[in-house]
Amino acid sequence: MANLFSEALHLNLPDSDLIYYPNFFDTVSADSYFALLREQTPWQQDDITVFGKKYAQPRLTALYANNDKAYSYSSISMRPHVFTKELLQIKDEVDTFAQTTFTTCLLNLYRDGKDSNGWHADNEKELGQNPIIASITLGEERFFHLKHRTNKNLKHKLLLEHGSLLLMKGATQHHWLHQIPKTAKPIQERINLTFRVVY
Ligand SMILES: O=C(O)CCC(=O)C(=O)O
Ligand SMILES: [Fe+2]
Repeated sequence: MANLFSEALHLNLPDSDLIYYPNFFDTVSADSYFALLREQTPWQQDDITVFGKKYAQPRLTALYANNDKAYSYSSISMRPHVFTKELLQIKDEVDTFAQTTFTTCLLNLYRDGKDSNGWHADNEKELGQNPIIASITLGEERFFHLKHRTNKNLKHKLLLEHGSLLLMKGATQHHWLHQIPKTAKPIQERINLTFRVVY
């Protein structure tokens, strides 16, 4: 664990608390979690409504939790599955590392470069005032964009690598939006896990 902390990259952006750990999982564990989650997850594609028009969300998702609380974002409300053995194993490692007892994990599958996640903040009421969110990347690496809500000069791009963990804490969600943009490059699938506490 010691070298995990020494490799930590503190983003040092104003009004935020963002820490990136490139090697949370070694390549062998990250490879095997990717294969397993790709296979076992009941991926779904929901419709989102934007300005009254319905679109298929540009990625697949699945929600897991240790309670039966629904989680709603955009125009979508998801009911959780019960955690699998492997997701609980990952949750235990993330819980210990982040010193938090996460209740919920939202999985995203980006099938290729056309799949994406638009500008948003994870600021739903049920996440509480200053949510801690632990975000794991498995598979293809993708850029994570950040932009400050009011100071248009403040933006940042971070490459999220296979086996990495990004922690978002403190006031980050109040002041910053994030997205996973599309890319024209021919790329492989990426699985993202975001652990959250849903109250
Ligand atoms: O895929 C990612 O890294 C980000 C996912 C995300 O922002 C979300 O699910 O709220
Ligand atoms: Fe998010």
